Formats: sequence, C-alpha cells, structure tokens
Amino acid sequence: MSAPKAILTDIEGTTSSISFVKDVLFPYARRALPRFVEMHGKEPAVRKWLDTVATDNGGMCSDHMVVEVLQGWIDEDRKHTALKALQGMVWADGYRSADFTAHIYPDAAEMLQAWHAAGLPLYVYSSGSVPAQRLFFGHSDAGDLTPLFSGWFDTEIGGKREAQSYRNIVDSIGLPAGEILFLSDVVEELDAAREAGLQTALLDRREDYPQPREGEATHGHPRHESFSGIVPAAS
Ligand SMILES: CSCCC(=O)C(=O)COP(=O)(O)O
Ligand SMILES: [Mg+2]
Repeated sequence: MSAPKAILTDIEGTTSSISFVKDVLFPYARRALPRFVEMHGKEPAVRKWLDTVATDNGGMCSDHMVVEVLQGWIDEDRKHTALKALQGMVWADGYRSADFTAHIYPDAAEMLQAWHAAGLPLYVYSSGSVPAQRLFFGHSDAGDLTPLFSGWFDTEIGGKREAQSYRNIVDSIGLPAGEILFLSDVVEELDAAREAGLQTALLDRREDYPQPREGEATHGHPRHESFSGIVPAAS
C-alpha cells in the first residue's frame, strides 16, 4: 500500500465501541423520542424527517405511530437516513446536559491526533448524521476532536455498502481515489470502497468482534486490531 494522502473513517466499531452506541446512545434516543416529537414535531427541520418516515410506511398519519416505527427501527439498528437525523437531534440534549460522553478507543484518539499533526487530512463517513458525528467527536472521552477533521459524510451522500457513495466522497475530497484510505469494521463497506478505488483497512477490534475475522472473512482487506500501525504518523 502506498502512503495515503487522506484518511476516511467510520465511527461505530472503528474509532468507537459498538456497545457504546447500542447500550448508551440507542436506548437514550428510544426513551427521549416521544417527548422530543411532542415538543419539536412542528419545527420544519423535524417535520421533514417525520414525514419521510410516514411516507416510507405507506403514509400513516399520527406522530404516535411514527414514533413507534422509529423505536422499532432503533431496535433493529436500521441505518435509515431519517432515523439517523432525528437521533442526532435527540442526542444533542444528552451531550449538552453531560448525560454521557462519546466513547473513543484511546489508540484511535492518539492516532487521529498524530495523523492530523503530520498534515494528513481526516474525514468521517458514518451512518450517523453529520450533526450527530460532530456531537460525537465534540463530546468524546478524549475531549473535543472536531478540529481534527476536514470533512464529514453521512448517508445523504449514499449508502455505505454502495461504491457510488465512495465515488461521490472522492469527488468531494478532491484527491485520487487510490490516495484515500477508508477504515471500517464492516467488510461490505470496505468492498464498496475498494470497488471505487480507495485503499482499505479492516478494524477487527476484540471488544466488538470477539471472534477474529481471518482468512476469507477479511475479503482480502488488511486487518488491524487497533489504529496503531495502520499508517505511521510520519509517512
Ligand atoms: C455518530 S452517530 C452514532 C452512531 C450511529 O448511529 C451509527 O449508526 C454508526 O454507524 P457507523 O456507520 O459509524 O458504523
Ligand atoms: Mg461501523
């Protein structure tokens, strides 16, 4: 692999633990959604996404039903753009009132800081909405990491398992695809990025994936158990 000129990273399972998202963020959103929709459901920025959910479910009308659908999607870990946008708005309260900080693996915080200091531009691509990503890194266990990042991408640019999404991101970053390294814990996302010409690295963290993914299970993507050693900070 030639030294990348930019790094694009996933969040859940890559920079941060899956259990924080599943055991802290999702239950918080599930609990807070009914009151959030009651209080803010008429605001255009919220209404837009509630109506999207209603339309995608055959045009149901009551907000109560929409909330139940959203809670079902949280339980199923659906990566629906409307759910992710609404979750981001709900989590804002949790971060602001310091109910929690966002988990980040110490090795990820250390290497993101080192890469940034070495002049390597860093980007995020997550199913979490861009506002949710900014909140996440703005209130991380390692403090406010948002200044490290040059850009943010969510599923409004396309699904994470579709090669076209990575082509769109490459166009937006403005570097050749082969000079961008994508980090993720999901091989199907890495397959799509590789199809678009990006370099790839599989994060296979023991805490998230107790059974190591080896051999065919890596789909040929270089495998790492932490951020240390993926790219030397000085390269
Ligand atoms: C940054 S928002 C919290 C994470 C989240 O909701 C999510 O769906 C993360 O998915 P990822 O694409 O980062 O694996
Ligand atoms: Mg992930």
